[in-house]
Amino acid sequence: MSALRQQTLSPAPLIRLEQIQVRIDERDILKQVDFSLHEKEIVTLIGPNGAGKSTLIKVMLGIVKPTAGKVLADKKLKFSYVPQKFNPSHSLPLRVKDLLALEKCSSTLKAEIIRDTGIAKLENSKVQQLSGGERQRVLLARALLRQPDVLVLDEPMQGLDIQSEAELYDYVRSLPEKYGCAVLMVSHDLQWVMQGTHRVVCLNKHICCSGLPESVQQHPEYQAIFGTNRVFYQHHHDHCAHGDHAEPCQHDSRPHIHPEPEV
Ligand SMILES: Nc1ncnc2c1ncn2[C@@H]1O[C@H](COP(=O)(O)OP(=O)(O)OP(=O)(O)O)[C@@H](O)[C@H]1O
Repeated sequence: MSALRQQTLSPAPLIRLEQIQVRIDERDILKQVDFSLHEKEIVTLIGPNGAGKSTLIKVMLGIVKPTAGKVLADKKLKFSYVPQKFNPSHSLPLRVKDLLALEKCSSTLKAEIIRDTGIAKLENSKVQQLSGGERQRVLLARALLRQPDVLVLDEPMQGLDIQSEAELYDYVRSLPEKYGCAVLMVSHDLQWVMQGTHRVVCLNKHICCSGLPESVQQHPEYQAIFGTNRVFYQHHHDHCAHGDHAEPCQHDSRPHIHPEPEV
């Protein structure tokens, strides 16, 4: 059993959602949803398009007010949120370093996060001109500079190439131990779920099933949505790529993301 599975949960959850209902225009978006997240836990929220995953996250963050139900959390709980869409206005020129400067933290921590997310060479770039993958790295770095108790990532792998995606998965997996945060991720990538997650929650307006990844994939509601033949991801990452070839990574054994190769 992997170290991820052996994690023992702290007794009281950091946040608890009870019997959440969201109804918009006479339509149930979420109904009777109970959800909790514990310290240093990595939970992945899966479900088909329109299942209410982003809405559930927004309820947790206080962005959407539920029609019924309760959100129970310490008022001092600090969240960082990397949304699915981030389209800053072109009329507001903003460099990456300006965006990062909005979060106050020690210069040592800042340097570490900038190095580990591989964005050092982007600091003078305009946020509006970043590629999809670069933008995701910058947004993750910014989220971590806030030093959150709960890091919420809504489909964070969009725009990343395969190598960067694997590196980002390794990095996200290391975050609870490294920075003490819990991670809630929305993902359509069933491959990530097996290796990266302590717990999976399958949502389709209501919670269809939740638990360890291998038990969730046996659940009839899960199989009705995703089928029975989906093979989960088995990633064994012991190399890193600089440019177009993979080499053993000897310069730093800690999980980190490499910058895009210089053109
Ligand atoms: N403000 C809103 N007004 C009306 N309908 C909304 C609103 N927000 C969300 N919805 C609807 O609620 C449903 C759930 O949306 P949500 O974005 O939470 O789903 P999701 O599971 O994150 O989907 P996806 O995987 O496609 O990102 C969708 O049908 C969406 O159109």
